[in-house]
Amino acid sequence: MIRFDNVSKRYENGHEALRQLNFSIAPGEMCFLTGHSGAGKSTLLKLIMRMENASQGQVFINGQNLSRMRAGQVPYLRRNIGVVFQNHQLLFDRTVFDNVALPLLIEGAEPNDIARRVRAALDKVGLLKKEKLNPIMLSGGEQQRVGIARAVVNKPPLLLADEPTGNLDPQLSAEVMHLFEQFREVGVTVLIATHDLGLVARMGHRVLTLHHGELVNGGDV
Ligand SMILES: Nc1ncnc2c1ncn2[C@@H]1O[C@H](COP(=O)(O)OP(=O)(O)OP(=O)(O)O)[C@@H](O)[C@H]1O
Repeated sequence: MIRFDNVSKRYENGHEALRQLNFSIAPGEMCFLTGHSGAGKSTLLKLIMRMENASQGQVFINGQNLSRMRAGQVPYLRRNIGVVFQNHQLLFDRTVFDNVALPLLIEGAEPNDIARRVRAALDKVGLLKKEKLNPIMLSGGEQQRVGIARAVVNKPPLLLADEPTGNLDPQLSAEVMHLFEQFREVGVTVLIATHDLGLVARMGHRVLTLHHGELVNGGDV
């Protein structure tokens, strides 16, 4: 599903954020991405979404070489990738339902289809009864679950998360991780960037570790 072939990323200011990464993540695999602050985790996720381009090497997503992808194809790539952020980036002037519906509206889905799929996603994260509320009325853990429902509402085969449990207490973090596990069980590929090494150790999945832009664990040997 994801393959990095000798990928380096140098930003315009000359900073080399990633150095010669080689790894692959199989379809349906769940992996963690760890490393100190500034190690390059967010940069790696940005390359997968083609928010940044590799300076060297090739990134393949679902067999597609991102460096050969035309700009017009990028929105189609992103439809296949659900993204969960630490600060969940919800819109506080809309209901929970409308927040989750957003990717489907952008896709131009039919209203009946939207209602059905939004409710299915909210059901999965246990928030069906809160669809009419404004997210500001929800707890931090519930807001994060709304963010997850929005990320999976169009059933992307790939789910990326950047510090999804950063603001949550250990119990809520475990619940959020359990949700990711459930997506993996139905075949979704999941890559989670996190500082929470305790949580990572408990989950028992493969861990990719970055250190100053180099992959020091979990990559190809
Ligand atoms: N647009 C940019 N231009 C120049 N340098 C950048 C840019 N974005 C990130 N960097 C630098 O690249 C390095 C890696 O940053 P990145 O955000 O990928 O790290 P991270 O592991 O996600 O860190 P954190 O855990 O703190 O979010 C850092 O030194 C950062 O300052």
